[in-house]
Amino acid sequence: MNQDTLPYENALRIVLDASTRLSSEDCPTAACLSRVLATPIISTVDLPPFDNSAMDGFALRGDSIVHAGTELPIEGEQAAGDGIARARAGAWEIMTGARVPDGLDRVIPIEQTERVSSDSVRLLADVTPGQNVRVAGSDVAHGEKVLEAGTVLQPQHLMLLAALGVAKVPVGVRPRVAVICTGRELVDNPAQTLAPGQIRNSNGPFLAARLPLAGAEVVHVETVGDDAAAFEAALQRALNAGAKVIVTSGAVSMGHYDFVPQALERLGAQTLFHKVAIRPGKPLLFARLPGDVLLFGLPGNPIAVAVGLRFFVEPALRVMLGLPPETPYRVPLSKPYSKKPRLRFHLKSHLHIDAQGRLAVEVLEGQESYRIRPLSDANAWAVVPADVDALPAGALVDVHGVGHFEFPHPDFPLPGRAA
Ligand SMILES: Nc1nc2c(c(=O)[nH]1)N[C@H]1C(S)=C(S)[C@@H](COP(=O)(O)OP(=O)(O)OC[C@H]3O[C@@H](n4cnc5c(N)ncnc54)[C@H](O)[C@@H]3O)O[C@H]1N2
Ligand code: MOO
Repeated sequence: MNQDTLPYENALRIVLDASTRLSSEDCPTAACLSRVLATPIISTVDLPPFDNSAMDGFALRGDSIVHAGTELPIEGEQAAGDGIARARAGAWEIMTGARVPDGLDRVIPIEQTERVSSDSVRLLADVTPGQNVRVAGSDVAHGEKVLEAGTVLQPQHLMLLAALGVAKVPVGVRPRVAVICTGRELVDNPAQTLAPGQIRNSNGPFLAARLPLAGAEVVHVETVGDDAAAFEAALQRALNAGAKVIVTSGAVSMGHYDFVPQALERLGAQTLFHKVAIRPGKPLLFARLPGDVLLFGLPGNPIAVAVGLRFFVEPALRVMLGLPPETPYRVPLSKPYSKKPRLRFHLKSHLHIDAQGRLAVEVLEGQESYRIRPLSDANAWAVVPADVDALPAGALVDVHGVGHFEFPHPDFPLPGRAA
């Protein structure tokens, strides 16, 4: 290995150490989908808020079992939304979700009753205490912790917060990120005919789409030619837009037009590393600009961009969002796999259920870093460490989701339960 090519683990350490957790802000609950909860949520109410019926039927009371054949006078009717009612000794006709009248403690479904007259009912089954009553606080008790800090808020969490009447929640501020693609061969406008030697910019749309899914706010996107002055001006526009992280694509390798390292030097940036022992993405560069802005110089090949984003930028975003490092799944390979030693490989892969119903991962054909078609077939990244060269079918490998918030994504144990 080249002296100045860092092992992935060392490079990642440098990235994590340079990243700092951002502050939190209040977000209206209805608008907090996919945001990261900054503090735990403790319920200040009971859920359900009152004892209510699980069935359409009759509410009644008794010291123990009330037996089939019992006849009771009907005292009133209680529908969902009705307020406090006080029962005497009889039965109340009740609807699902209605507050159980005070003094009653059980509900018999309508189909287990027989109307004897307009104001009395006969039970056709025994009714036990508490039967078909949804007790106040049985779902969530007042004072109970319902969500952990670090929860990535999903619709089911919004359902819970809405039911609890939580109007706003503290969430981590989203890291502000700018994207700058470099290359005079790039064409952004899909309506423009390509001249010989030109290609369409696919890294820009990929980064602009993936970063918000990773918890970032994209504040600036720009494409520049192979021109150091234009690149420096673009960096300035990114900084003016408030970027705290800048992701660039291209111009970090050995070619005549690979000007990013020199441009950064001129801007007074501190290059923290350049070149990592990985494939793809080896010429990756990481620098800190004045003002503590982090710059990830991703090599231009599209899969090097995808790997740089997934395995360097996303871990930094996790620190900024207050999330712990990810734990990959360990999944058996469906076929043997061999690679060059000394480089850590990040492989476009397909996680699936095999014929025996077990989880398995297949390394896809077409791993070259210019090949984007297999990335669109992939639903996971498999990672094979630097010191490994050949793995038989069935060997366990680390598997990561396509994004850090996506399957197989890390999750927290439920409050009060072990991991
Ligand atoms: N002599 C050497 N040449 C190369 C080396 C090396 O070590 N020695 N490393 C190779 C590796 S690995 C990579 S990755 C690339 C990285 O090069 P750059 O970061 O300088 O990127 P470019 O040369 O600008 O572009 C590489 C490739 O990707 C295409 N590209 C660039 N931007 C986009 C975009 N926005 N959308 C789609 N495609 C893009 C570009 O046209 C090139 O084909 O260097 C190798 N060379
Ligand atoms: O890292 Mo460059 O990764 O292939 O193609």
